[in-house]
Amino acid sequence: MPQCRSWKTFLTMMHWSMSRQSSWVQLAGHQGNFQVSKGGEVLKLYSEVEANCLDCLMRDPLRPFVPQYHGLVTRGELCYIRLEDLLSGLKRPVIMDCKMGVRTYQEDELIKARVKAPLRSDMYQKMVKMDPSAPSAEEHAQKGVTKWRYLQWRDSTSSTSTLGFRIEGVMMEDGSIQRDFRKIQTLAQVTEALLYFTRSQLDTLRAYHSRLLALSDALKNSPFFRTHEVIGSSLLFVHDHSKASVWMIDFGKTTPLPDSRELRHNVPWSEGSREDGYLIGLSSLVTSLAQAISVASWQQEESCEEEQISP
Ligand SMILES: O=P(O)(O)O[C@H]1[C@H](O)[C@@H](OP(=O)(O)O)[C@H](OP(=O)(O)O)[C@@H](OP(=O)(O)O)[C@H]1O
Ligand SMILES: Nc1ncnc2c1ncn2[C@@H]1O[C@H](COP(=O)(O)OP(=O)(O)O)[C@@H](O)[C@H]1O
Repeated sequence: MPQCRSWKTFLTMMHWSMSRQSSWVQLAGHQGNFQVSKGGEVLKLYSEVEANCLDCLMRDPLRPFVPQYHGLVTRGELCYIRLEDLLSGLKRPVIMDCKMGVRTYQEDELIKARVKAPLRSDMYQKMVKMDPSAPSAEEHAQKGVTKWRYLQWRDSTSSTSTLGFRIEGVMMEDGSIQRDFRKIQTLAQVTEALLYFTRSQLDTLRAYHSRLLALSDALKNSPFFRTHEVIGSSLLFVHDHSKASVWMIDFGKTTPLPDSRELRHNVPWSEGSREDGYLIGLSSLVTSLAQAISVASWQQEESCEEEQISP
């Protein structure tokens, strides 16, 4: 194993593509330094947790839903995970990152917060920027919050706690990136966002819907899914004018359960249960896509009728 530095500190993705000479697009996660080169792959800074997951996933029924994993590579002093570039070959791709699950913090984070977690001034600042009234008087005085407090607050002010997922960001075909979906809380708002993201194109909405149903079947048959707590992982929605697909990405906080324990993934979390609510999020997304399909069909019929009426 090549020597690797901490992925949390240096998370970096280097991206290169022969077909697209565009710059790297990273919708969510840790911003780092990127490098464009040849190959049609994404290099993500090594994490042992993530590499172990990808290793298992390449031998699991979930393999068709995960970017192909090509092992490790060293660049200078750093070690990287080699992943299939999910945007390769797409023309003016449209992308959406949905972070899955009813919580985005690991149980350890809560335990640390109770004992003596360091106060994070950066997280306090992010909190104040989004809502100056969110920190308590004590948090304002110390100008810091624990990581658990921040993550839990983000979960409760977005659709994570209630719908089991949240939209982290969207990139449209003109390359514009929007991250203002983070405060969305209701299914109706998600449906509206899906219609915007797909420009109400029925083919795209239907392709996403059937891909998610196929994913749901694969998850039922997946030994990996049964035996892992999936935290902070995303579904990456990607489409262009001709195709649409959804992929599972980011396994940096996905951990195996001890002692042959298994999770249900479709029940609310209680402390110690390690349940992640991944399937609650998937089911919300499927419902919302079905609603978006109904609205888009109705919109299409309306515009046909208008065309017939107008002289
Ligand atoms: O998205 P915002 O609100 O900016 O908050 C981020 C995300 O929750 C990151 O999770 P993810 O990697 O799942 O996107 C998390 O990284 P971790 O993976 O380290 O928990 C960051 O923690 P820090 O890296 O400690 O800042 C936290 O600051
Ligand atoms: N295999 C991939 N192909 C194309 N884009 C990717 C791929 N993996 C990640 N990305 C992009 O990078 C972003 C962050 O990825 P992620 O793995 O969640 O990073 P982090 O661990 O920092 O949260 C995603 O939202 C997506 O835009």
